[in-house]
Amino acid sequence: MSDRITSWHSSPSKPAFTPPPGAVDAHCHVFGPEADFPFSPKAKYHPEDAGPDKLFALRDHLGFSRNVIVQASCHGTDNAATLNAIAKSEGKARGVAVVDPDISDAELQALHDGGMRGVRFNFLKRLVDNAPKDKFLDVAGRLPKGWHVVIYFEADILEELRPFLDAIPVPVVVDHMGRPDVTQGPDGADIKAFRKLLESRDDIWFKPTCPDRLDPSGDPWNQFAEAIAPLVADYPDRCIWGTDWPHPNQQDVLPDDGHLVDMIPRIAPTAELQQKLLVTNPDRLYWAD
Ligand SMILES: O=C(O)/C=C(\CC(=O)C(=O)O)C(=O)O
Repeated sequence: MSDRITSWHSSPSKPAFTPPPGAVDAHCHVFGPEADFPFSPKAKYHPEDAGPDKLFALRDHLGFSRNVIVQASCHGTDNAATLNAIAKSEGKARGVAVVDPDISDAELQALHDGGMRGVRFNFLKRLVDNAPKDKFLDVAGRLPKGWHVVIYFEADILEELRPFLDAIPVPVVVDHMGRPDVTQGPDGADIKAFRKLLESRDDIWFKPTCPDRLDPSGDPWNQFAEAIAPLVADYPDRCIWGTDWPHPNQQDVLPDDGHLVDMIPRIAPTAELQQKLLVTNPDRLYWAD
């Protein structure tokens, strides 16, 4: 029997919400295909193939126009699978890379030419063995023009990360808002701490994403909607949204991507907010050139 895991819904519903023209799914991944793009020997999970064809079919099914493909930890620092998906997208995808901190400037430029516009620093211990802050800062100071840093951490290390975050010399995008405990509500300690971070710099962005990871009450994720809508309302120019497909490590409860899309009008209730979240904001980060 295969030890490979399937973490995505086999037949996601059609969402009731229609994304605006040009909408970007700005947080998704590809896995393999393994035969062409082997997983890292250090990978903490071994997924079934979820390649570009599946991703683009989902994009069309959900009514999106474009993708930002974030290199997943199972591919380590070899970005070939993500670059392959971007190359196959006919200009409809850009990416976020994960790099070895010793990467040369020429290699960074090659990633830029392949459609990457950011680099991801992952601080989740269950996903990566080490996260060397000094080396990350060195890379952050050498990024191609217009790039940003995407950072993934859990709420309990936010305070400890503050000096590091403060020192990043380019815009910062926080994955899944640093995983706050949404059951505490919009004024809970985790969201308050995250707001303090947002107030510290006007170039820190966030993804109001992953109700399936953050709300233990499950679909339709009412606690997530209640806790997160005020954040989008207060920082409408600094958020981008994504499905998180193929939902790495979510194999226990496969989220229905159509239902995830239907979270959008609950956290961004006006057409103006939806346009910013799905089109204007990701355009500024990923399609500025
Ligand atoms: O996909 C996400 O954003 C979240 C992940 C997986 C991940 O980040 C990765 O494998 O790189 C998680 O919490 O397991």
